[in-house]
Amino acid sequence: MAARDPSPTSSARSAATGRAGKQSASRSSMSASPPTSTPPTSHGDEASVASEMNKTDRLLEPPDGPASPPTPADAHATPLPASAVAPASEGRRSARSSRSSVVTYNVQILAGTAIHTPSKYLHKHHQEVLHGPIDRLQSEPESMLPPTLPRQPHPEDTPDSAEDTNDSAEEQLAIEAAQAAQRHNPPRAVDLRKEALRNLSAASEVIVKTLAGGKDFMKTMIRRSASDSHLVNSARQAAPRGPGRPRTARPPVPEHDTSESEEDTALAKLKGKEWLKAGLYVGQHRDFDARLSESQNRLKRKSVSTKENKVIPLPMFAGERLLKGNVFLDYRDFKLPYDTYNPLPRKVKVDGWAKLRRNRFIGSASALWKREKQDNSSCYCFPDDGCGEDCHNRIMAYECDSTNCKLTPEQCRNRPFSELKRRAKGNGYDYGVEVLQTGDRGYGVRAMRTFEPHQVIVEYAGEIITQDECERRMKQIYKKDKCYYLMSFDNKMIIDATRGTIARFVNHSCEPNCEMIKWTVSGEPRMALFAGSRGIMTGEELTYDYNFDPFSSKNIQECRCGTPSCRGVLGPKPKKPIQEERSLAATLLAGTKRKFSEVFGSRPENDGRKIRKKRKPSSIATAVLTRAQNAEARKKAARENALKSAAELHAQRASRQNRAMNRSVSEQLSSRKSKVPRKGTRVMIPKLRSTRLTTVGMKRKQQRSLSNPSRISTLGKHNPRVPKFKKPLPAKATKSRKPLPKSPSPDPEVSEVGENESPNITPNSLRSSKLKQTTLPFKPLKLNVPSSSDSSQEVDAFETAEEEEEEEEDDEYRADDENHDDDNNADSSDEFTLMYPSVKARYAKYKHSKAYQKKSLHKTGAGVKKTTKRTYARRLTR
Ligand SMILES: C[S@@+](CC[C@H](N)C(=O)[O-])C[C@H]1O[C@@H](n2cnc3c(N)ncnc32)[C@H](O)[C@@H]1O
Repeated sequence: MAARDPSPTSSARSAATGRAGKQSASRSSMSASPPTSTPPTSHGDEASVASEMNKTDRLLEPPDGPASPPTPADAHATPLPASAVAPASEGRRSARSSRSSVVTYNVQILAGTAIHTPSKYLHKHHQEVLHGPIDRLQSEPESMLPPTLPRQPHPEDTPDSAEDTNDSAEEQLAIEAAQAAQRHNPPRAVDLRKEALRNLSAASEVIVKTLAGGKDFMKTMIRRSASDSHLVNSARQAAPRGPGRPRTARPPVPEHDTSESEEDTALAKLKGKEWLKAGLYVGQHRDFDARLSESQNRLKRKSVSTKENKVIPLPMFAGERLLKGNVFLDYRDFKLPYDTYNPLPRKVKVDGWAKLRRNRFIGSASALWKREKQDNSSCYCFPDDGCGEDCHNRIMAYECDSTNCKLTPEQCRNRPFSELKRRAKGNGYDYGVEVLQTGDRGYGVRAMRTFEPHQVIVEYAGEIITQDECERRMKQIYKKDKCYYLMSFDNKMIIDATRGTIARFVNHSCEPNCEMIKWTVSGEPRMALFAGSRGIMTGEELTYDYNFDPFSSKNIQECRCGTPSCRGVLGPKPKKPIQEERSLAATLLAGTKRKFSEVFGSRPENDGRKIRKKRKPSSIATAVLTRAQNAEARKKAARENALKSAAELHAQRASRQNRAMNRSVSEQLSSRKSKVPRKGTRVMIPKLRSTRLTTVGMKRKQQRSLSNPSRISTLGKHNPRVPKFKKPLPAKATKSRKPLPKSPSPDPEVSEVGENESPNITPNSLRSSKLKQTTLPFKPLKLNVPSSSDSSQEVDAFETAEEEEEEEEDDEYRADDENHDDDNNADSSDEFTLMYPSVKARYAKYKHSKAYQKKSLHKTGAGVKKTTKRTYARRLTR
């Protein structure tokens, strides 16, 4: 006996096989049970199988010819004749009654579902397993039926003629299947057939008309078919629906559109495919290399001379690599685009956030705002520079525009706020930031794209209010709030971004990746968030250091930035608790004392174990005093540090101004440089300083000159290499001379530090608080204004320039300078003798001549040279 297969399919198959076996067995021996028949589950079952066999065989036997070999289709084919055989009216019994009549042939048992399958599943099971899919039966033409199928029902068939089938279980099953087939929505199949026929006839009609009417008719038909609402609708229905929300934004297509214009519009709609222009790699150029800096990438891009194909960029990064062939050499880093990182961004909805795109003055703020442009800045960049890191405007945090930059907007890279404006018109990925919900810090902002180092990210804009208004709001409106969106701004005003841009959600971090910087844009100050020196990767949360001033201890908030160097609070690091401070000082004192006693042997040692002496009250008092002194000293040092850093900042600012001015002057100078100034010219021409002189050296020199007023006008004149020429002017001429224009008065704040103390300014040094004191790259403008009353102090323009040049001398010449310091009042001929020995004799002659005697009458005090410039020039030429 074959092992029982529990699967319903196999039992069905075995049932069919069993029937075939029974067929042949019935011919040979009626008593022998077939070897492959389904095993009966009981004795009764076995008997019923044997007893009913003949009837079934008769039913299945084809009307003529021998029995064909059994096929799997038998199982499917069985029900159809039964259904057909079953008359519609009389003789038809309900499935239940017929099944009740079958006592011994239990379908459930045969299917192996008798014990635990609920009856509700049996119907489906019958359909699929015993009778096969009904669709197939319906769609199969009758001619395709296998020859083993029983004969088709005949209308004249009477229940009597089919009496053999009345008790058959197969018949009951067939009836059930037929009922199920009727329920299976046949009208749809009919509809499809009808539609196909309709289409065929329409197509044939079109062909006939085309043959007759030609091209024009064809065109009209094509247009019609494009706007055929039926087609469009059916295409939409046929299109697979994604799991996302339905596209409700599309306007419904009208049911019947007949006019030509409507057809045209529909055609245009169908033709115009919306291409995704940005999003995937926004912020990254095709040649972008994540390992290079922004400027290096730009240079690289410029150097690539081939024209980029912007139409077919796919595959974006792989194409070039494939062409080059060496995949190992040409792999490069890239930054993951945002939609890959987070393809389904969920927009965080923030309650109570009224958006403002730009600053808005509130109340009296507008009236109090000083509108005059404080300082101007202009840059001298060339198109090749592209207003890069050395751009003067960039260093000064000024945005370039047509008034202060010669470059075109395409050439200039120092227009961050224009860039923001352009980005705001693009899509979300172009805009580049979105609100996120952080775990423990409320909302935050994250990048939806990459940002290059120091690239602008978003503007911090809001309501500009006065300090009074700020206080009022703090007391009345925001008194219960936990988050404040206030930031101090220009003109002692405050930006309140409670109504403002998304930048208000940017959180604090003690190790931030962004900076909030104030820029001047068309003369107006504006704040914006810029990427830090590392740049920003897609998906990173944006943070900057608040430098938070809590105003009172009540407002101190715990910092949860979670960085290794977290200060613990939002704002400056708090002072250590007094207790801790005391113990530290005491420990230090005790340690020092112990060491002292150990060295001088006053401390007793016992078995190598140190015995701690009890401290006398007097020593405690000393410790307390020292502690107090230490604290005081610390405070003082902190104050000095603060003053120093403020001074450094001012110096930095002043030097920037100087640099700008010197640049403009140097441009003028370059045109005049070759010209030798004529004697008596009183135009003050500042000269560029050589970079050899250090700040320290210059400072020393300046101090010397300041300590000795007599040196002010004679600086460097004893340097034998650079003799000075001064021609005292007649008193009349001196009087009539207009005072020279005064040099721009230095900023009083700047003078605190000294105008010559200039840090080496780079954009990075601007951003960092640490400033470096290095070589001055230029000479600050120094204009000596002569007094009309004292002609001895009048300084020739030429001399001024020479004096400045002299200041540039290095140590070697400075030594010389010192040697000849004593000769200050001596006759200048000695100096010339030293330098130009060949001239000595002639000059001595000249000295004793009448002309010299005459000129010496005009001598105006010590230290003034008696030679003229012309003489000197003549001498040099010889
Ligand atoms: C300008 S708001 C920033 C946006 C804010 N998270 C929100 O939900 O609106 C400043 C407030 O955010 C919170 N915050 C920002 N950075 C934080 C940090 N690192 N740790 C704790 N709280 C922070 C503080 O409550 C702070 O007052």
